[in-house]
Amino acid sequence: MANPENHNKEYTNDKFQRSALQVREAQARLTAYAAPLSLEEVPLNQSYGRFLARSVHAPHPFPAFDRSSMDGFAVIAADTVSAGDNSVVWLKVVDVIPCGAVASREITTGTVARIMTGAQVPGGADTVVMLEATESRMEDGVTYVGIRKPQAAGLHITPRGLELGTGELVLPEGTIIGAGDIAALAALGAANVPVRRRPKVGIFATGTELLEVDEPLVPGKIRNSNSPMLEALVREAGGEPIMLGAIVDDLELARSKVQMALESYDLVITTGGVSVGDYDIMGDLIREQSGEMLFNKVTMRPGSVTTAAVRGGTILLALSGNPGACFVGFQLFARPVIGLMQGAAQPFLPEWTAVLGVDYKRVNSFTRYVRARLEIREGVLYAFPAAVDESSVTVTIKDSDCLIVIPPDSGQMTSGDKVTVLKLPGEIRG
Ligand SMILES: Nc1nc2c(c(=O)[nH]1)N[C@H]1C(S)=C(S)[C@@H](COP(=O)(O)OP(=O)(O)OC[C@H]3O[C@@H](n4cnc5c(N)ncnc54)[C@H](O)[C@@H]3O)O[C@H]1N2
Ligand code: MOO
Ligand SMILES: [Mg+2]
Repeated sequence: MANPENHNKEYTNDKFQRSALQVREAQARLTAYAAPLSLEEVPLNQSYGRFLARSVHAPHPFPAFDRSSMDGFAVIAADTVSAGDNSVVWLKVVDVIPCGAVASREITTGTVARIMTGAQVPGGADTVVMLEATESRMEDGVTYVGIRKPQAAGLHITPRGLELGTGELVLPEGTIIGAGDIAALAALGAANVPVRRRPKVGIFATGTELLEVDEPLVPGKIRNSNSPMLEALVREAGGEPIMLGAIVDDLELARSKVQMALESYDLVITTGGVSVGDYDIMGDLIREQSGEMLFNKVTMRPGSVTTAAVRGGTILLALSGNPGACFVGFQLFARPVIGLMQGAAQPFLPEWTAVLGVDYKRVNSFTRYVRARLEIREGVLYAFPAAVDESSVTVTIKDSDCLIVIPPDSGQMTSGDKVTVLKLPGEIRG
């Protein structure tokens, strides 16, 4: 309910005095407090999406043995030199080597072994002839294989160590583990994988206007969409979100909630109440806090009011309530912190160069991070800004796969201009 007593009060200017930091400087202030968390081992099948805490080197050559890449016969190449259409070379089959077995004997001149794809090539043989390039006959219970062409040495054999030699670097520390990494780790016997603990991230929203997602709309109120968005973003960044709900704009309440959260979690993210409104309690709270204020204004749009403080070594990141600013603030500030806590080698969003797909008229004295959609046309990467990208707009966040970086005072940008884009996680939508 609106409070009529608030109509009569004097407005002071002190809470407007904020000195704005460049994005990189603000990031640097935050990342100084984002030390990697403790190391833990997880079973390989739970390592997807985690960050490798130690570099992995091959403990043995891979493949570990000379391997046949075809079903056929392991042969001594020199035995086939006289082969031709009219002079079939007949060689005696003395062994059969299925996958997973090893030869029972050496191959000597005049003999061959039947061998399957993936089996270890027997000693003595130096080439594999495909089954289709051979013929066979039986004589006195013995199989002979006929070859009509001379064979070069080394055919259809994948040599030991082709992919990796012993001690070779396979995955550097800080790699985010994907499916291909899991295949390599499995092949090398890494049943358990050293990773950094996932940061526990306490999230709460402030705003007397906020309803739960399942509540019906009532006049003047809105559903809290930032909290579920932040929950998903934290998860996407590899953190463990702890949802602390939404509180009304009450300084006391916010103070105790912040204190509890800072004592319990590795990082605390709030949304709302960081501007200069009468009920912007997070801004007030951080100003009065005993901890160190890292910044409370950044030369960016949206998200200029993004605020951060640190207390007892724990970061409190107070994001704007405006959904677009909350999203961008997370991507630029929370994401790298969550990444660094997990030891990520590349905690920042990747920077790509794209071609602006349409004119962009909005000029600003701050760097603008415009939500946009990427599209590849005839091998060229284009970025199309969302039609509506105001900080207060929610629904076009879903249509973006990058943020176009519009430098301050860059003037009007025209279609065809080269722009830097920050690639958001996930697929390109265009
Ligand atoms: N006099 C000034 N007014 C404003 C300034 C300024 O410099 N001077 N800055 C504007 C800018 S820029 C931004 S961004 C916003 C920042 O607002 P707050 O961070 O204080 O956020 P709120 O006031 O709490 O809410 C803003 C807006 O967002 C909606 N909201 C809040 N929480 C949620 C949520 N969890 N889910 C969905 N939507 C949410 C809220 O209802 C408001 O509409 O201030 C400008 N004003
Ligand atoms: O600083 Mo606000 O986030 O531009 O809309
Ligand atoms: Mg406000």
